[in-house]
Amino acid sequence: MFRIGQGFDVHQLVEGRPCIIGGIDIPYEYGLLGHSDADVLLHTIADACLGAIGEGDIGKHFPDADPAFKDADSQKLLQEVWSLVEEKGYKLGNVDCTVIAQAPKLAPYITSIRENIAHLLQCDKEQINVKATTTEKLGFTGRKEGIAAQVAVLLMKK
Ligand SMILES: Nc1ccn([C@@H]2O[C@H](COP(=O)(O)O)[C@@H](O)[C@H]2O)c(=O)n1
Ligand SMILES: C[C@@]1(CO)OP(=O)(O)OP(=O)(O)OC[C@H]1O
Repeated sequence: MFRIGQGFDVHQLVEGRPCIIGGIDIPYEYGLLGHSDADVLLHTIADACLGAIGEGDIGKHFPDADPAFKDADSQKLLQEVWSLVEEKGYKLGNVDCTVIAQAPKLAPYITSIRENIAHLLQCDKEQINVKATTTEKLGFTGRKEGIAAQVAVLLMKK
């Protein structure tokens, strides 16, 4: 049996925060704001996985009012979500990600991000695809006020 999931998340860009995307600390003058480390891409992958197994969303599992998740490493959160997927008897088909950012330029980091996601989901990197796009300077992403991500995931019964 196949299960499909999709995710969408946004985090604001501010001064004085790291810009962590897909678990990789990207050099940039602004960083992502959140209760956790605000890794917009890993949050979106987690949401897509939770959607695929009918387990709600990341906020249900890791509430943003819980001090336990202050500055949390989203890599650990995604690994917990992935354990839940496996406990429910599913394995990964593929994950397709789009990061929507006017800046920073992500192309130099895409391979590292892809490999890191494959490590976190314990799969081959061929099962992971990561894309980046600007919005041609339009909207909040185009004004560099924030970064968004969209993810689709396909799971299969083991
Ligand atoms: N933050 C970004 C955004 C885009 N890229 C790369 O540039 C290509 C062209 O982007 P457009 O928005 O003009 O279509 C895109 O396909 C990515 O390869 C990037 O590296 N980082
Ligand atoms: C993982 C959490 C934990 O606070 O991270 P946040 O940085 O608050 O990010 P958001 O994507 O707004 O919601 C998910 C939260 O559950």
